[in-house]
Amino acid sequence: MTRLWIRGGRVIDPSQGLDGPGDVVIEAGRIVYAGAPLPNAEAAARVTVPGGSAPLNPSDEPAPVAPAAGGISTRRAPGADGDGRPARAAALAPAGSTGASPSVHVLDARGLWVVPGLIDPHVHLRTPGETHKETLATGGAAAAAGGFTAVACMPNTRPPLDDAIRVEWLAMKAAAEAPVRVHVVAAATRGLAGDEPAPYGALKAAGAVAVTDDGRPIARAGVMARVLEGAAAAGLPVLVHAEEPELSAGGAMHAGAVAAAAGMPGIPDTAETVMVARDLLLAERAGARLHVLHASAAATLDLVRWGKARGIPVTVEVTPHHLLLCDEDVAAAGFHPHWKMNPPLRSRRDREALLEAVADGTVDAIATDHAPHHALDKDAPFPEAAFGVVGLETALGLLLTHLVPDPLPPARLVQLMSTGPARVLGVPGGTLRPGAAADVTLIDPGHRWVVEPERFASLGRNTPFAGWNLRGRAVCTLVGGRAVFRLPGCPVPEPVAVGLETPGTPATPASPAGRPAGQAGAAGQADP
Ligand SMILES: NC(=O)N[C@@H](CC(=O)O)C(=O)O
Ligand SMILES: [Zn+2]
Repeated sequence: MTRLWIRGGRVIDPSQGLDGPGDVVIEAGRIVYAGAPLPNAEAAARVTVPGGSAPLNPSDEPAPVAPAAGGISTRRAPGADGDGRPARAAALAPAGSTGASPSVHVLDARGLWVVPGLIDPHVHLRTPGETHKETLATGGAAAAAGGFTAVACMPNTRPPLDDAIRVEWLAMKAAAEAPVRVHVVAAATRGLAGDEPAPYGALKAAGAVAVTDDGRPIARAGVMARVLEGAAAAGLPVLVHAEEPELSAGGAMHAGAVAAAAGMPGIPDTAETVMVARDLLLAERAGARLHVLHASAAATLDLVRWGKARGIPVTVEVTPHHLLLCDEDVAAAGFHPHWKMNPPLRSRRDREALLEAVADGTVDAIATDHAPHHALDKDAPFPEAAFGVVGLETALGLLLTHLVPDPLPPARLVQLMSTGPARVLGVPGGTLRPGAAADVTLIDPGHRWVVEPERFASLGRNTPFAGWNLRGRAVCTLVGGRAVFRLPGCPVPEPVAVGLETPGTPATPASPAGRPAGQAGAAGQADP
């Protein structure tokens, strides 16, 4: 039995109201302890899960890890690769020692935040059908590098994920190829055509966690009513891409003063808000769980507030780009297609309203809407270029730099990027509670770096944030206790085995500089 003792960090877990100096202990892929600092290795070895350790649920087992890419540190425990099977990332705490006496490996987290793994409820992994834009391995690696331990992927693939076989296939393929957990969101209507509800019972049985036609609106109210009723009966949330297609037709950016001055075709905020109003009322009648994707307009947040006050089970997400940019930035960038996405960057006033809603608790989750495109799809005049920007590798750094601590205290950010998304999707995670899978992100809030798209793990380079100077970044991402990302050159030390001392004697923690040479290989060699 080997335990990993993450020692001396700032433990922030909104699910338990934790925020302060503390330690986290992991064993066999699960959290054993998260709380006040432990005095020594003996304590870390002995601390137990209240009520006994829950048996490991196979569905909670970490996905196998793809080969190292773009700085992902893929490691093997000593002896773990002796059987000739393909390499998997070994647990940070090597599984080698199987003897009865416990061993404790220490990871020095001084100066770092230790938080439940980040969860992105809205990404496009382009699989199947557009793997020149992203694959499960590259999108998963981008997620891990951004501090995400789980993502929810959208069904606007080719073909779309509108039947059980495709959902099951993608879930299995993602478990084999992506280094993070991938929750599959299925289509709300057959072929994403907006006419015929998809078979929700079968989709849920195949593993879908929600349904959506994201990328396209469900234009007809009668169809939307049936979608909400069917999804409610199956116990699946409906994620809505709110866009009234006649109002948005032909538009390329927010219909406001900037678009008018430039002669750009506009997408009015009402294209979003009238559909949010419609869907709130339809969801109330159907008793369905409604989640509003990528909210961009001020009135959308007012409508969601109204819905929540009325008791409608509605949640809402916003993206980092809508929080940090507005239509004036599109003009300042010379109408570069990297500033084009759907819904569009709206007015300064809308942006301020989103920030207010994030700070006051109206917003439930932050989602990147990671939408990778090939350069060719963006290599066009603004009105013709594809909609979408990537976000997995920049979200955390952007928000830490620009929104923390004001208006977002660190715990609120973690709530919005981890605990909140888990609740929105109804999936495990977002917590460091003992017994939960050990999905943990270590964040260096002071790490300074520059956004360099050419170094992304994602195949997508379409970001408006290239060249931005940021402060704060994920330095290590653990999925089920296994390191799936470690920032190259970051000061997170290798976990080091410490001897268990006699009670009362302080154990010697690992330190970046003072790691005993003989234990440098404790976590195995990096894969070639
Ligand atoms: N957001 C976008 O601009 N594009 C998304 C679709 C979507 O999320 O609506 C895409 O799939 O490219
Ligand atoms: Zn969308």
